[in-house]
Amino acid sequence: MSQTKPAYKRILLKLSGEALMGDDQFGINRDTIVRMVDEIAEVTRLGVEVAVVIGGGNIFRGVAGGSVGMDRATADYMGMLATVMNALALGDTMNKAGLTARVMSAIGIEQVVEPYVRPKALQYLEEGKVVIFAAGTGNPFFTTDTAAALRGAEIGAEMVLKATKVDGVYTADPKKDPSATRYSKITFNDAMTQNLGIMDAAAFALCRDQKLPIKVFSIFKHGALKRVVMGEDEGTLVHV
Ligand SMILES: Nc1ncnc2c1ncn2[C@@H]1O[C@H](COP(=O)(O)OP(=O)(O)O)[C@@H](O)[C@H]1O
Ligand SMILES: O=c1ccn([C@@H]2O[C@H](COP(=O)(O)OP(=O)(O)O)[C@@H](O)[C@H]2O)c(=O)[nH]1
Repeated sequence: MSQTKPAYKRILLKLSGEALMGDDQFGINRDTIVRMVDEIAEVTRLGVEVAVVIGGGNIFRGVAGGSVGMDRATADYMGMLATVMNALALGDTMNKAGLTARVMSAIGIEQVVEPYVRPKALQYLEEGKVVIFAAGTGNPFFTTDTAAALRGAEIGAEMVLKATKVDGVYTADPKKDPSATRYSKITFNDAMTQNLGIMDAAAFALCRDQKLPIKVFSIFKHGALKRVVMGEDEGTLVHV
């Protein structure tokens, strides 16, 4: 019998930037963002405190800029600014859907969004507001997955939920190897030694050291977020 109470009090949800594109080639697909917000609203109604780290790959990816000759750190700052745009769009959609969202940025951009201040973020969460962390870690050469691990640890989240384009961690990249099979759970050390490309090593290492489990699941599967929050069998658990 499935339980009726959520399994977690506070979660850190990492939303892929690329998934915001929906079926479009780039940018933010309206129906996709509205649907994601509906699913987040559903779990907040269960009393779960939700913090979000949003990616930026739908708008800009630092490695892409770097690969065409742009200075990598400059390209990464552009990537961080892309996450700010996504965070503003997500926050606006949440506010229109009746949630109260607060966007906090890791890089100073005060006229646009408030800066990340940890005690303030904790206060918002306790008040039932959804906090959206923008600009990743604020540092080049990192990813928003690492930002999710970092903020998740900082706010005392019980789990990092990585909502992405695939429905879990596979033995190999399922987009390249159709014979790859999905793990229902895997340890951090196994994921790292097998170089599974679903998340970068910095994010895995931080979560491992902080004993912060990660759930990888599909952003496209309706109801998957709620199922994860309810502790049901969904996606892949990465654990110590
Ligand atoms: N072992 C693996 N299991 C699952 N996905 C993998 C694996 N290796 C690579 N991937 C790829 O990782 C992608 C998700 O990671 P990433 O591009 O960082 O997503 P996001 O846009 O959510 O940050 C998937 O689309 C998948 O193709
Ligand atoms: O702490 C961070 C987070 C992000 N980025 C840059 O922002 C881009 C977008 O983030 P990411 O690729 O993680 O987004 P997603 O894969 O979720 O769309 C990255 O490629 C980096 O260039 C960065 O430099 N530092």
